[in-house]
Amino acid sequence: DLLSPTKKKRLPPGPRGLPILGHLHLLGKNPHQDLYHLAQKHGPIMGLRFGSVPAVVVSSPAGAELVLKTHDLFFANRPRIEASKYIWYEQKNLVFGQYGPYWRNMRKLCTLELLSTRRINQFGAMRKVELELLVSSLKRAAEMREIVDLSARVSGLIGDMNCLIFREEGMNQKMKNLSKTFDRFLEKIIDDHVKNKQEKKQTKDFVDTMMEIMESGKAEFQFDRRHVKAVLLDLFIAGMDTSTTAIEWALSELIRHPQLMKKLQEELETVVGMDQMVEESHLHRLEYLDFVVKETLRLHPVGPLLIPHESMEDCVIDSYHVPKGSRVIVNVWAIGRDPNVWPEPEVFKPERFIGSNIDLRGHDFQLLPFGSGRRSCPGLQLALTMVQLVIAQLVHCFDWQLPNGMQPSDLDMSEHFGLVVARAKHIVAIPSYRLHK
Ligand code: HEM
Repeated sequence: DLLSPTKKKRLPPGPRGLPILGHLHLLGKNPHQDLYHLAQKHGPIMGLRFGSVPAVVVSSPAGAELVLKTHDLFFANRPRIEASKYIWYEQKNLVFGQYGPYWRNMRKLCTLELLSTRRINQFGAMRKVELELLVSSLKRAAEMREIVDLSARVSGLIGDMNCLIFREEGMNQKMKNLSKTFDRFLEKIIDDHVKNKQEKKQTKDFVDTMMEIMESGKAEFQFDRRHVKAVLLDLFIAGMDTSTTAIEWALSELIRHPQLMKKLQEELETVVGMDQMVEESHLHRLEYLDFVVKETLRLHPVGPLLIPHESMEDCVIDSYHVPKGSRVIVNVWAIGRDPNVWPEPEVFKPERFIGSNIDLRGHDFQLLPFGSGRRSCPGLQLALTMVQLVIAQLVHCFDWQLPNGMQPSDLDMSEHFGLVVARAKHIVAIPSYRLHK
């Protein structure tokens, strides 16, 4: 028994660390890539130290299964984050919430009340209107042969779709930066909802639902404005850059591979036809689109290291001792490139999913863009709906040509590591309209 006090506990292997820094100095601008290279040398379950905090980095499907399924309960905590005390209302939120009854209740509430299929469908009509606006604007650009900043257009679109969910027009990017501004802004949203309560609205938005639960006492746990704000902030931030980034990566891969773009357009021609735009009801019949999204998230997982987990107990994984309070990092970027699971891992090939039942919902540990288990992404369904719909629409309605005689293979695919791993450079391209009307 490796945990018995008589025997020395065997920690996961890793590189030699420095006295105070531990291994922090080994991580540069792209930590997911640095950790991938380190794991190639030290193995798929690797021990590191970030300052004084022990960390374990998992880089194989089998390792991910141990952490996110077999011992899920031990690893379901999040590290305490100093800054979040101020920004995230003392971690009263979901994303960085400490594992326990409060987080469990809040997550259940979000899953059932805010992110359920019924709710997602309720907002279908609003997504449609927003997409129609974008398509008309791109159609005008196409007539003028204008060069379009596709990245900015997609980000604007997802922002607008999210704003509609919160029913707030005045939201802009800058607000994300300042917690004070954000607080005032969230207070204002709540005030507006309280003021407008009398109004009979057709669709209740997220805030209405949260306020209703708050007032009804249905939540069975302490629930006041701070909790409403923490969760709104979460869903807003979690839903914004993630979906935008996934769409951007998919479009870049399609532009870089014109023959795959053509294949997707052919599928859309068959299923949707050239006389109309894509509807959400078409999505389940678009099989190649599904492959394209999976392949995109295999090579470009938006959160390549998931969100850090923390071990709540001493634990043994694969015969290594992982002490309580360790930071646990699952490198899904590395797992998506594991040549033992994915032949020719660097090649973008949606066809690899033909006849395969590998899915991205957290049951198959070789493909984990949304994580798996207790802490996995509760917004998966909403995210996939938006991502599939926007990609399908932009590819169905337009051909995309790179400007200034640039060849598809010249498209820069560098990554920028931040809250999400996005493209370092915006995609700019010239649209031409394809539909018959
Ligand atoms: C393509 C889009 C998206 C991707 C790839 C994505 C991916 C992820 C990942 C990898 C995690 C962390 C899993 C872990 O730590 O084990 C996560 C957590 C989370 N996501 Fe998403 N997400 C996306 C969109 C969304 C959307 C649209 C929402 C909601 C509006 C959302 C809400 C959340 C929340 C609340 C958490 C924290 C869950 C918890 O800690 O219990 N995500 N997501």
